Amino acid sequence: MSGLISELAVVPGRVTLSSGREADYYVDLRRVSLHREAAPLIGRVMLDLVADWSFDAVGGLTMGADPVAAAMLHASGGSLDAFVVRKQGKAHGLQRRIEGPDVAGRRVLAVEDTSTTGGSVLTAVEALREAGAEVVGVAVIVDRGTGAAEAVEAVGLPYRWAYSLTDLNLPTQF
Ligand SMILES: O=P(O)(O)OC[C@H]1O[C@H](OP(=O)(O)OP(=O)(O)O)[C@H](O)[C@@H]1O
Ligand SMILES: O=C(O)c1cc(=O)[nH]c(=O)[nH]1
Repeated sequence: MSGLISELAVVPGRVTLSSGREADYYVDLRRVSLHREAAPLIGRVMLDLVADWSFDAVGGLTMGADPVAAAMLHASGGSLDAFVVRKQGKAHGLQRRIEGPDVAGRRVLAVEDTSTTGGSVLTAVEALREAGAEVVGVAVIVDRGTGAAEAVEAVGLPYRWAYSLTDLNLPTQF
């Protein structure tokens, strides 16, 4: 799996990140999470990562989290639902911020493809809590080691990642 991430997702070059920070490379995990061979592996790796946590639905802030959640749903053999947290609520239709089976009163896992500051996944956590879900923790495929762990732990949640930058032989930054 780490080989596939290095091969498919690491894009060298100066880039502005979601938080406005700058970095010398991007880890475009959508190229992995939407890949025919890699996506099923992601489902299994992420389920293994949180095998000791109890939850029955998984998802996060659209769109990086969406294929991760779908991969886990498919790998779970029928034990997990998935959901999508919109970046903004929708003004028409049913006006739902969180799409999918209702999460109110359920134990849920918040996921992300890559975390830098943790801001995106924490937006999802906040929306989930507002919707009445109990978030049991946060899990990401790649953690950039730049504050997400501390930010997630500061809201009282455990945080796990499948791969660090060191696991991918990438230089750590800022
Ligand atoms: O930890 P953070 O500082 O929040 O950064 C990580 C976020 O940035 C990327 O998404 P992006 O904001 O580019 O949006 P997208 O998922 O809609 O492509 C990535 O998929 C994470 O969601
Ligand atoms: O912080 C980000 O925006 C970010 C970093 C990264 O390596 N990959 C990604 O998809 N987003």
